[in-house]
Amino acid sequence: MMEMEFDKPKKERAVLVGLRCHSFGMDENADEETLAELAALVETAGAETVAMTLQTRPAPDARTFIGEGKAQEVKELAEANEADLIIFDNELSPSQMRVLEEMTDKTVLDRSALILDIFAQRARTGEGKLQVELAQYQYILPRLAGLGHAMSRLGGGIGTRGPGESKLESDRRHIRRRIDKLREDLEQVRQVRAVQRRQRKKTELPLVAIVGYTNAGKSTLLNLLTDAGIEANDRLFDTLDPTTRKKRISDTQEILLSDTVGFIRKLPHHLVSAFKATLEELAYADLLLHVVDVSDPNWEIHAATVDKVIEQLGAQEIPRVMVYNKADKCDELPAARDGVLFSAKTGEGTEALLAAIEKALGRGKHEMHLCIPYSDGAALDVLHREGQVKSIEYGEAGTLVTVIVDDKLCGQMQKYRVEEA
Ligand SMILES: Nc1nc2c(ncn2[C@@H]2O[C@H](COP(=O)(O)OP(=O)(O)OP(=O)(O)O)[C@@H](O)[C@H]2O)c(=O)[nH]1
Ligand SMILES: [Mg+2]
Repeated sequence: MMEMEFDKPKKERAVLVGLRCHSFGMDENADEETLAELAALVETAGAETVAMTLQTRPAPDARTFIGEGKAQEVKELAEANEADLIIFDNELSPSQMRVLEEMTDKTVLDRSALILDIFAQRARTGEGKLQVELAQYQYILPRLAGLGHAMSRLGGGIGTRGPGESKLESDRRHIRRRIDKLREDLEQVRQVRAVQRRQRKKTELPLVAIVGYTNAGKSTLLNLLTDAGIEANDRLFDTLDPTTRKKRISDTQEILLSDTVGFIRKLPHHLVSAFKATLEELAYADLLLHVVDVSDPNWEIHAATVDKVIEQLGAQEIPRVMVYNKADKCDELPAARDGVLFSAKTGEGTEALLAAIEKALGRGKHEMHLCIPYSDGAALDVLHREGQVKSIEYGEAGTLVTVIVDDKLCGQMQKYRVEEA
């Protein structure tokens, strides 16, 4: 750590700007809370927030987004705070971004660009890197096109239009080719996953996917249950590369438990599509554990965001267990709801969680004592095949078996049930 201090680059300083409009939908609007979340993203990206400002307008200004006067104010705010960056909580059009850069003489980013940057820093595996690169190009491409329009509107002044245009054209062609290649590579990744899924089906271990808003405690939960040794940090989007571990949840049931990338409000849609191969896993899960951080005052909004992404991924039919995490941090717990109160930090609620998983998987196991008449040898075969025979004795009336069975077999064997010897 010590030698690192040496050439540690100075933290970039950012001014955050949000626009609140009545005409905006929930995913477009900015308010104090989304700005606070943006500040957390800035910190995650390794920069520092030095000032924030929220503008309210009936509608965004087409040219400057926040209005000429406000843009001037932001410029002064950035100068007074020696900021390097101005980051908007809302998505800007390519031309607005350019106008604002010219007016303020600072680098202007929007939330999507910031999230992409964080993903780029975090991606570890080859696949994660491919996904991020694809998302970045998809973000850049329309912005290049915007620039192209602006240039062609210059009216073909000598030295501006010709070379500029052809340079842009070749950039664009280059990017399109790269996008195609990345898509192809990711398609291969998807196919490998499909094979893995089929193999998993053969082993018949149910797949339980942990989903939730970023920083909800998903990785901590997986670590607690499986000693997976995944880094859990108080940073947003800490996990980009999902980890899957085997876990025994009862005497007779094992599951595969999988961590996933966290969700966030206003997740750039390029990211959702680029991370499809990863997120797709959700759609094949047998059960979703939806982890929420109940100590966060906005947890209900966050949970709704997660529900929406689950729907986008076509996973809404999959059974879900709600895990109300960080219960240790709350003085007041949410009113009784369907789900498990939990703390991945203290382990409180673990037993209830495992029981809830087992129940939701609908593969509840039962220990039964049976007396199988010698005339029904077939029943004994079924028990050996589908149940877990613990002990066997040959009695007068038939074979005495102690066996662990699932719901279905339990129903079938009721007629042979006896009291424990
Ligand atoms: N007090 C308390 N802190 C918790 C609990 N669970 C997780 N945390 C903390 O919350 C922070 C985020 O936890 P993670 O497990 O990294 O969250 P995550 O959902 O995996 O986050 P991303 O991977 O970034 O989406 C860490 O600092 C954890 O130590 C809990 O039950 N109680
Ligand atoms: Mg994580």
